Amino acid sequence: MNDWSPESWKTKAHAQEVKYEDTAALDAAVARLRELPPLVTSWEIEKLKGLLADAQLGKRFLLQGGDCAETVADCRSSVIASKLKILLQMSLVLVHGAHKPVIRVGRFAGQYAKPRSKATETKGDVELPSYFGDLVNRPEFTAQARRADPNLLLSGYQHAALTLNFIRSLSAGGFADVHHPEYWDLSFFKTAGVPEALREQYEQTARRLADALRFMEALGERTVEDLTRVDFFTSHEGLNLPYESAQTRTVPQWAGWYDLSTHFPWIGERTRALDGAHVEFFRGLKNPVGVKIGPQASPDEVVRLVETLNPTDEPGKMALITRMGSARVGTALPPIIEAVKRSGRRVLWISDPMHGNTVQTSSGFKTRNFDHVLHEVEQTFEMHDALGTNLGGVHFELTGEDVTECLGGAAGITEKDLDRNYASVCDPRLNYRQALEMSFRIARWMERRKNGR
Ligand SMILES: O=C[C@H](O)[C@H](O)COP(=O)(O)O
Ligand SMILES: C=C(OP(=O)(O)O)C(=O)O
Repeated sequence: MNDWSPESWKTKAHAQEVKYEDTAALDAAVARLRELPPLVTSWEIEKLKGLLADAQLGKRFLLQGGDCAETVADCRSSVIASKLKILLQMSLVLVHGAHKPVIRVGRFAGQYAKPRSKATETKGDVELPSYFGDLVNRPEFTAQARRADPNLLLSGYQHAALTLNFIRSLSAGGFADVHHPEYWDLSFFKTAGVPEALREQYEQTARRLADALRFMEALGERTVEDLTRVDFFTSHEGLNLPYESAQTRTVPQWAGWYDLSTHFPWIGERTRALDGAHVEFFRGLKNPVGVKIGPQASPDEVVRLVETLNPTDEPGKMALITRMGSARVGTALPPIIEAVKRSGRRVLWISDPMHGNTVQTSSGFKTRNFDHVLHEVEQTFEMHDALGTNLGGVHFELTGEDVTECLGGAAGITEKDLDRNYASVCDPRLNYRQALEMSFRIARWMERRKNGR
C-alpha cells in the first residue's frame, strides 16, 4: 500500500470536516496526541479481529452498544458502571438465545465526535454551528461553546483514557452479582400494560437464564472466575481524522498501521464516500472496521467499499452495519446482501436498528419507537435467513440510566414522558429497561427461529 499514509486522507474530499479557526492550536494538539500513549493495544485489536472472524462464520454473536454521543460530563463511575452492567446483562440474555458466545463492544471510551445533518442550528434569530460532539465543541447554545476548540481533542483523549481505565478494572472481576438475574431490575415485565403471554415469556427466560448460570457456577471455581472476568472492546465512529490519524501507529510485533484510539472504529453513513477522506484513512488500517450502510447505498457501492477497505479479504476485518429503518429494510437490504454474497467477500453483518428509525415529535423531541427498532432487527434476521447469509450482530444506542428518550417497551414510555428525563445531547437511546427488554425479545426470537417456529 505504497500510496497510503496516516495523512493521505488530507488530499481527499472531506465530508463533515471541522473548520478550526486556530490552526496553530490544532497542530499543537495533534502533535501532543501523537506523543501520548495508545489507548488500546495491537494485541487486543488482533484478538477482537479473531473473534469477529468467528462471528462471520456464525460461531459467535456481537453486541455493540452505548451512547449516541458520549460526553465528558458523563465520565463518572456510576454512569460507566451502569453502561457496562446493561451490556453485560444483555449479552447474557443473548448467549442464552443464540446458544453461542457473545462479543461485547461498547460505543464508549471515544464516542465523542458526531456527524450532523446540518452545519448550523438556529434558535429564534440566532444561528450557531451545530454541536459536533465533545471532541469538537460543546452542546450549550452559545457562540463560545459552539466554537470548534482543538484542545477538546486532548480532553476527549484524556476522558477516553479515564473511562477505559475504569472499564479495565471493572472487567477484572467487578461483575460477580450481574450473573444473578434475581438481582436485575426486571420489574418492567410486571407492569400493568404488558400482555400476559409476553410476561410469561420474560419470566420463563429469566428463570432459565438463572438456572443456566447457577449450573455454570456449580461446575467449579475456575468457571466462576471465567464468568466474573468480562472482556469489553471499544468502538467509536472514526469521524475526526486529525484525532484518529494522530493515534495511528506502527507497532514492533505486527506489520502495518493500527488506529490505537479504539479497537473497532467505524465509518458513518454520512462519510462513507468511496473517494472521500474517511475511506482513504480507513483503507490503511489493520483494525477491524465497520461501515454504516443506509437505504440510499447502492449494492455496487457497498461491494466496492468492501473491496477497498479489505482488499485481501482478511477474516474478521470487515463489518457492514446496516441501518435501513423498519419501513425500508424489506426493499433496501436484500439487493445489498445479494450483491455482497455474489462478490464472495467475507463480511460481518450487523443490524443497527436505531439510526433508520428516528422521528421527530410535534413537540420537537427526536425519538424512536421500541416496536420499530425490534421490527427492523427481526426483519433483518429473516432476510439473512432467506438469502442464506448470517446476521452476526446487533448495534444499539442505549444507556444504563432511566432516561425517557425512546417510546414504548413494557415500561410504556409515551410522548408525554419524553421531557421527564431526556438527557441525550444528540440521538435518543434505549433506557435500561428498554435495552434489557430488547435483548429478551431478540433472544426469544432467536430461540424460536432455531427451533423452526
Ligand atoms: O447519531 C447519528 C447522527 O449524528 C445524528 O443522527 C445526527 O442528528 P441530526 O440529524 O440531528 O444532525
Ligand atoms: C452517526 C451514527 O450513525 P449513522 O452514521 O448510521 O447515521 C452513529 O452511529 O452515531
